[in-house]
Amino acid sequence: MPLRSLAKAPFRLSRIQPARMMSVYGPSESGHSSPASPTQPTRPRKKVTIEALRAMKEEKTPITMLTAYDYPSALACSSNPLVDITLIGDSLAQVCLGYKSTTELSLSEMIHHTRAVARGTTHPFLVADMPFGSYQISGEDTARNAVKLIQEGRVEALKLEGGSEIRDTVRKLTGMGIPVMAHVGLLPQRHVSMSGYKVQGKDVNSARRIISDALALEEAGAFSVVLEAIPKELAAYVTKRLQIPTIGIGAGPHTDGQVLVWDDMMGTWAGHKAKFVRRFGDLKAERDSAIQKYAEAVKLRTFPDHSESYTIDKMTWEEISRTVE
Ligand SMILES: Nc1nc(=O)c2c([nH]1)NC[C@@H]1CN(c3ccc(C(=O)N[C@@H](CCC(=O)O)C(=O)O)cc3)CN21
Ligand SMILES: CC(C)C(=O)C(=O)O
Ligand SMILES: [Mg+2]
Repeated sequence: MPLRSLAKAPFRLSRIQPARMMSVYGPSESGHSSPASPTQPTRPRKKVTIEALRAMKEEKTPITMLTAYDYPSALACSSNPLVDITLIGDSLAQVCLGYKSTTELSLSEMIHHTRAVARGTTHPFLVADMPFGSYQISGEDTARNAVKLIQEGRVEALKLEGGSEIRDTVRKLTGMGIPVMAHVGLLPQRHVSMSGYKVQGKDVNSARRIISDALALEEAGAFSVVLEAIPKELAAYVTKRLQIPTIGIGAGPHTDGQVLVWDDMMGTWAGHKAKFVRRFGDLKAERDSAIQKYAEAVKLRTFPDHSESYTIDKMTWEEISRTVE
């Protein structure tokens, strides 16, 4: 499809950002198909690759990343061609498993969930967090755990929290052919040593540290970097300095992409709502009202009704009743 006719197509999104959205559906590296409408895909999208993500940065097409923790949420991410990356975040610990911190999540728990997400994933690039403790002990242990996540967990890439202190770890994994997504700024796995979940990079030293960390991780071979909870000016600068795509969460609008936690985005998470969270849905209200209606219907015996029940013909039932008497 020539670009000119795409420009004329009545895309709703194209009115918001013509130059950017046009390239999304163009015959580009990013591999998007050409649906009749961005919200009503007609063709499944091509598998997203690292090369496609790099091209999206180049073309200034925002990268959409969303977390998933199980088969249905993975299917939902995959059913939308505008979702580029599915992340099995270790936020799994809090939003799915009820732990207080991501540090409580084990590697085997993570693998149990990544397998389910992998079964539901089609076009999105599939990334998993390496759980706390699975990449700190030694190079050998890290390599073994990484291979396990790839082979058993069936993910394509791994995300690791940390700055230049983990550059050798990142180099080791990328040297093995395992793609690594870095994660700098607020590091939830270190919330205790950082005295809480606090915005990072607000003073000169902290901002400089984040810039040098991001550069070191790019140098070590990371294919992308998550910037969490940092001032938007700093995120814009890091995005400009790096050749690899930046994905922001609480890092303002100038990163190459955005990520949110599934439950925060859906409005199902009743816990703390960080400043950077936008609830795009109110599924908690919807879900709670469905539970209320179901429970009421059971108590009032209005559920199940005739159409929801199985019947047997009268003659047969009389015969059965006679034989059991
Ligand atoms: N539901 C959920 N959403 C997340 O984004 C998320 C998780 N869970 N669990 C793992 C980590 C933890 N994260 C968090 C948790 C809390 C804040 C938070 O309370 N931030 C404060 C900033 C306070 C300040 O420094 O001024 C905020 O109010 O935004 C941020 C990120 C991000 N990840
Ligand atoms: C919020 C994203 C970046 C994450 O690391 C997670 O969900 O665990
Ligand atoms: Mg995480």
